[in-house]
Amino acid sequence: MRRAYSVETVRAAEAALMQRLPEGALMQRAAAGLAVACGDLLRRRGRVYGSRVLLLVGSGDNGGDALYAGSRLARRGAGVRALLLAPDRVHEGGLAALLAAGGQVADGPDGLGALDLVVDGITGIGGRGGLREDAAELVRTVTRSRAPVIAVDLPSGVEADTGQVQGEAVRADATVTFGTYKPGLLIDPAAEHAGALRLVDIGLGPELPEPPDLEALQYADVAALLPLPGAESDKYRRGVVGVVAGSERYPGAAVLAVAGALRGGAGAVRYVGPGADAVIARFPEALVHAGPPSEAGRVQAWVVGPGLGDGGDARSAVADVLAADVPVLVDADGLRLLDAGTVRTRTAATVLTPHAGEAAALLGAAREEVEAGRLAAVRELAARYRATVLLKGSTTLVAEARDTPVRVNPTGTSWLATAGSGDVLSGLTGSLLAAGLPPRDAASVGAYLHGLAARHGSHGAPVSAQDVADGIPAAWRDVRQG
Ligand SMILES: NC(=O)C1=CN([C@@H]2O[C@H](COP(=O)(O)OP(=O)(O)OC[C@H]3O[C@@H](n4cnc5c(N)ncnc54)[C@H](O)[C@@H]3O)[C@@H](O)[C@H]2O)[C@@H](O)CC1
Ligand SMILES: [K+]
Repeated sequence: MRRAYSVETVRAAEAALMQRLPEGALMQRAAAGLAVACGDLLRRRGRVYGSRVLLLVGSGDNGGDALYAGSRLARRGAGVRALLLAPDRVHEGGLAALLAAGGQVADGPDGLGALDLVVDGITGIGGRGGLREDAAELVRTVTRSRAPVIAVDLPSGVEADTGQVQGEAVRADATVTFGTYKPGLLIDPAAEHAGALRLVDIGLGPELPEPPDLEALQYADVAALLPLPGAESDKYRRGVVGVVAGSERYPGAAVLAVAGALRGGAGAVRYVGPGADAVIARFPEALVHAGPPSEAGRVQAWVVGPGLGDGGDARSAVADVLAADVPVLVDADGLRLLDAGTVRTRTAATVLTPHAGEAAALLGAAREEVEAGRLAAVRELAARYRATVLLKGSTTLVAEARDTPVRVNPTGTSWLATAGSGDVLSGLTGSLLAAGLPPRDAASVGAYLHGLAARHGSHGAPVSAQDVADGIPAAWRDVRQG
């Protein structure tokens, strides 16, 4: 599990740790880890000795880290120059160490094309708002040069706590972060700027509280959560997932939601709605029912909403399903038809799976507002609806009404932004609910497998929603084999 903490918590933990250490010790630990990462990158491109390194040095401790790491590289024979954004407010100890090791102060960002490495030490967790113009201009120049970049702690210009990016921000090949991940390293658009992540242990662990603010599942976490059938399992014990989806206007949604549900680990899929013929034609193993959901027979979790339209039948189907005392996942059209009061007072779990536009409608906010603050939006939705909320996006977020860590999905790919892919995710996640996973686990494992499945179906090319559904078994195998 990758665990992330807000800046406030990181600062408090650092302060507690620093009290027990000699002055400057933490920065030395950080710089040592950073220098190792820089050395690794330089060796992959050639060697450290004789390499050309430019440090971008801001006026805070992030710049200090860069300077001390630069001094270590200079002692190994690298040609290290430091570009000081505010020469009168530079970390003095760091600069002295660099100069003593043979490093130099650079006059400007010239010769960028010939560099082996740029170390971004402009701002770290102390960065506020969009980068100032001088820093932004420098970042634009560096980005244009295509020189390899390692960001110190965070790519400068991204917001550590939210993952937002206002204006210009460093695009790093790798980010070396200290003590713990920060939310912005895991949430897009900032995460996209961070490149490969490397966590340097500076001894902060024991000072960090439980639980973290944010967490990202990794292979092993997902493997441990997958519902696997035991010897005594039968289809009912493995769970029956009911799918209420599709309409005359959108018949395909029924097929895609069922396709996802069949691969999610439930023992059986029961389809309810007007698309039964199309479902059976494609999936003879599905059970179908024509009447209202409440009369469909045994179901351990419901999925309602994909392609449902907004007719009277759709509205009553949503109400019918929400009245059942089993977990319910509501997606797409279902989100427009649900009664908020009913959702809030349910005792069984409710999972809502909006994209940004649907989330905005549920919150009565503008779509841009949700997009500009995805973490806040998903938390607010979960609290308001007393539900588990999965907010779709390139880094999908899952929040609960209880104050548990928000989960961020690391497997997403832009190819998933394709018609019908959400229907597959709904079916898959509903199936995991029926198989007995708690709602937060079902939603985050569903998103994880869905992202991996898209990669399997895609191999770098565009995917259709059907390809995603067909890629789910390979995603399971991947996870189980580590
Ligand atoms: N606190 C600690 O115990 C440790 C901190 N470390 C490093 O220290 C960093 C935090 O240091 P600081 O608190 O000094 O803060 P930073 O160095 O991250 O940034 C603050 C500096 O950046 C400037 N700045 C702020 N916003 C800006 C903007 N929008 N555009 C341009 N410049 C801006 C400010 O004038 C300030 O001087 C961490 O990210 C990490 O790299 C590490 O050395 C490990 C130990
Ligand atoms: K930085």
